[in-house]
Amino acid sequence: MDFQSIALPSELRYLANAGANIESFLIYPKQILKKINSYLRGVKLNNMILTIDVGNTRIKGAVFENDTLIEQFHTEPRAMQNAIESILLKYPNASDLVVANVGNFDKNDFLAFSNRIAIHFVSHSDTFPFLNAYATPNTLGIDRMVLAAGATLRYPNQNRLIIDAGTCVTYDFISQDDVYLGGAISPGLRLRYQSLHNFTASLPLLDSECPDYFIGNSTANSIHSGVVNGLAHEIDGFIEEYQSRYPNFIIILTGGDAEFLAKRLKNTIFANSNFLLESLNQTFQYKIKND
Ligand SMILES: Nc1ncnc2c1ncn2[C@@H]1O[C@H](COP(=O)(O)OP(=O)(O)O)[C@@H](O)[C@H]1O
Ligand SMILES: CC(C)(COP(=O)(O)O)[C@@H](O)C(=O)NCCC(=O)O
Ligand SMILES: [K+]
Repeated sequence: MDFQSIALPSELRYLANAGANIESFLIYPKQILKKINSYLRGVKLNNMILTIDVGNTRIKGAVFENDTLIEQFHTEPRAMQNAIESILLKYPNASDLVVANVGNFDKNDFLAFSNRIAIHFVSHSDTFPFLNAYATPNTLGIDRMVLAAGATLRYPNQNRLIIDAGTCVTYDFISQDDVYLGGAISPGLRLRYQSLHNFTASLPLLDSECPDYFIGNSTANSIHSGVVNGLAHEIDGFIEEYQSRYPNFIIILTGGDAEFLAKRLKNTIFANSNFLLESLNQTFQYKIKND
């Protein structure tokens, strides 16, 4: 049998063009099977992908049809299984569930769905599109790796800074030659409010509020100014510091507090709260094409 005589998907046609025949199967069986396997997995990707980001505060999820986000949700940890259950009922064709977990979740809570959908936990040993220069790569947060992968794939050939304002604020820098350099971790907005309350005798726990003043003239206003203006100054200062080292880079601002903070920053930065979920989808597609 000759490859020329059967209908080949375009991805495999190069084998036929290269004159591949049954002998090549015998000589290069592993390479060819790997190619077929990756093609079939690529076909499967046309189905729906469910992505889940387990942060330290909230669980966020989204359904993608190829590159298009068609539905998103968030849930408290204790309601997670119900949320997945209803998404699977709504999208029974979803083929893969991709999880990035930096929270306290047990894998078994996801594996309970493994008879309905293929489950993938993003891990340090996955294939990522950047070179990791972090001195402790095995302790680098999976969420930061996924953000870095998404930024590398979406914004090629440029320096990128990702600021994720979640439970913690993380700063991640990937150079234009696709080397992940690291960044910084600081307390997030809510964590700052909570710390002031938890570690003092008399400061109240306040809900976040955007101050239109700098000088706080009451306890509450002093806290709002310290937390919100303080975090905005931190972010502005970090951006300036990166600017003094790298002339050009793009900034991606994401996380639960991204929109709240964007209007307080000196630079005009558009918040994309879905960047981690979008990056999870892209990272998964990248992994299955490159494994
Ligand atoms: N319903 C909510 N519950 C908790 N935090 C919320 C909520 N809505 C917005 N936030 C803000 O989102 C931040 C957490 O962001 P998120 O990206 O979800 O964190 P993580 O990824 O670490 O779980 C908190 O600092 C808080 O100010
Ligand atoms: C820094 C983080 C706690 C941020 O978590 P998040 O705010 O997204 O819930 C997480 O990325 C993490 O656990 N990192 C491990 C340490 C490191 O990245 O070096
Ligand atoms: K974060």
